[in-house]
Amino acid sequence: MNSLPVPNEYLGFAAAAGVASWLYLNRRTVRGDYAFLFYSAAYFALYATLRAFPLASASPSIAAAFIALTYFTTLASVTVGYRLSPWHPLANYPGPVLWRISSVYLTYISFMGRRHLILDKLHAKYGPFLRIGPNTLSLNTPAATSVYLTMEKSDAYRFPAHDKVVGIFFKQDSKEVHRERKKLWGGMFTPNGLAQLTPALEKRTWEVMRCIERRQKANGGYVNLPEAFYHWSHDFMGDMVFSGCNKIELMKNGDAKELIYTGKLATVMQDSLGQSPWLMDILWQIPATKDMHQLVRLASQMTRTRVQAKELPAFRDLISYLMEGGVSLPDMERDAVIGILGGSDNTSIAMSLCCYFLVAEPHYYVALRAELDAAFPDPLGHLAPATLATLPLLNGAIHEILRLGSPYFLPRVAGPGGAKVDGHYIPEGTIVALAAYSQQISPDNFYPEPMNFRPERWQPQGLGPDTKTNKAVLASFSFGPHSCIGKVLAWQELRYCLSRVVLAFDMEFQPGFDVQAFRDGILNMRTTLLEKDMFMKVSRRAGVDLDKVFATLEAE
Ligand code: HEM
Repeated sequence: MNSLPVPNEYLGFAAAAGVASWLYLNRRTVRGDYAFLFYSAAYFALYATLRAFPLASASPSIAAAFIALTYFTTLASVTVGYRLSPWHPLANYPGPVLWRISSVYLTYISFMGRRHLILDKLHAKYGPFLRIGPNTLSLNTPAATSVYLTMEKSDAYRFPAHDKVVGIFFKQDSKEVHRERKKLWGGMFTPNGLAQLTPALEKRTWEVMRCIERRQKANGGYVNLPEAFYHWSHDFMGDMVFSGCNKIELMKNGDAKELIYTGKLATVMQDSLGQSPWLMDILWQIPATKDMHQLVRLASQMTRTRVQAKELPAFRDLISYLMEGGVSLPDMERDAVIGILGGSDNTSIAMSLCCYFLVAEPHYYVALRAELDAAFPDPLGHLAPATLATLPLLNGAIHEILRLGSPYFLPRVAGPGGAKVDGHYIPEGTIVALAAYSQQISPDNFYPEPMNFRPERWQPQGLGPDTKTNKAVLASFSFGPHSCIGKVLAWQELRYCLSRVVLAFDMEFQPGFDVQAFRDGILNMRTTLLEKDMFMKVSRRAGVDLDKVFATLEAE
């Protein structure tokens, strides 16, 4: 006798449909928003049918709920069973059970900002090849850097609108499209292109020094340094993209439109929900996430103004390279967002972390200033990029910041025929990522004191005879066809800005600043989020007359 409110044959049919759906969906990519609409429509159709042809044993709503529950329970059970079964292609790779069942767990961990620390612990427990999703591996071995040379980006990089607009950073349907776009961007990073950007970088750097002093004065003697550097890098990237049409003036006007927040939010969403792209598809449609579009709207406006401008730009900006390449307006708008966001976030955080580590271990600050003084006797004089590039402590400090401050998780997908890493077969369609943080703090690669800021390790004599500095695993700018195109500019910005600041200012933390708590509060979701502020007191170094420089700026 059936004690359920719905006849067995209905439930049997629902269970069979669940199994059939699994057969169809397994290893297929479906758009989450479409699936959501499909299932909603199917549910209402079922309900309507049950209203038209009611069952004697249950109301239409109870019967529809039972049938849907049976369908979804079957689909979920078969999916979980398969993912944990020895027949799954990744069955031989170890990893915690929850992570293997659903990508939602990795999404959740990513969203919490300490994914790199958690993965590091899991690698210590399970070994270098770790299954962290139904179809995802984290690889903690130097050989895994090779996946970036051969594999394409995973679906985590699809722009959630699923439109035909091409943006350099996002996953494209063809490699050719990406290559062409990158070639256009490349013009900006040739020696001539970079030389054209240098005056704007220098101007923005003087401005950030003035901004730091002003904000400090207005704020009772202390300034939140990371905020000033966020504003510096956004203003400069606005120049780089739009030249004279740039309206981003965060150092001057503050950030009332919350460009930093919304830009970071968009990156966090992409980094965490990207691990479950179907979920991203659904959430992208929810009005609450429209906050993330703030920067997109502003960049679109400025792109249009810039494209329509009658006068030639003061220097060759990104839009001029894209216009010359015949790029469409929607594509330019998307690239503009990538330029501002991609070019400002990492650079500004690297600047903040440079100051943090140098002030936390002030003997490095003193040594760096001595190195700079020897190279540039006038602390306010011209800083030749070629000379900056040769200074060992300056470059060692930046290398250390990149090593300790870029724990990125950059997923790629194994192409046809799969791949081999360290003799391990990675089946086609598997998502893989280098455990960049683990590699960058591993004593096998960086020794001694791998967790500490030690710029000397990048110099030829290192930290003594046992020094290990495995430069090949530093993944801060990634590798291969999708590696950072702005690497040379980023280095130039960091060398220049750090040198200016150290040559002109003495710095100290606000009393009570907890050095360790600040470090413990550094989160990463591709963008870095700081749980704690970093208020500093900045004083002009004796004999440094910045007023003259600032007066010139004012006059311009
Ligand atoms: C310290 C500073 C920087 C760091 C650590 C950094 C890091 C990275 C990384 C890791 C990637 C690869 C992302 C991935 O595969 O998911 C990337 C891509 C990219 N970066 Fe940077 N970046 C920095 C500065 C810049 C600057 C100044 C620009 C200037 C415009 C820039 C523009 C880009 C672009 C356009 C891409 C996409 C390249 C492509 O898809 O082929 N980055 N960056």
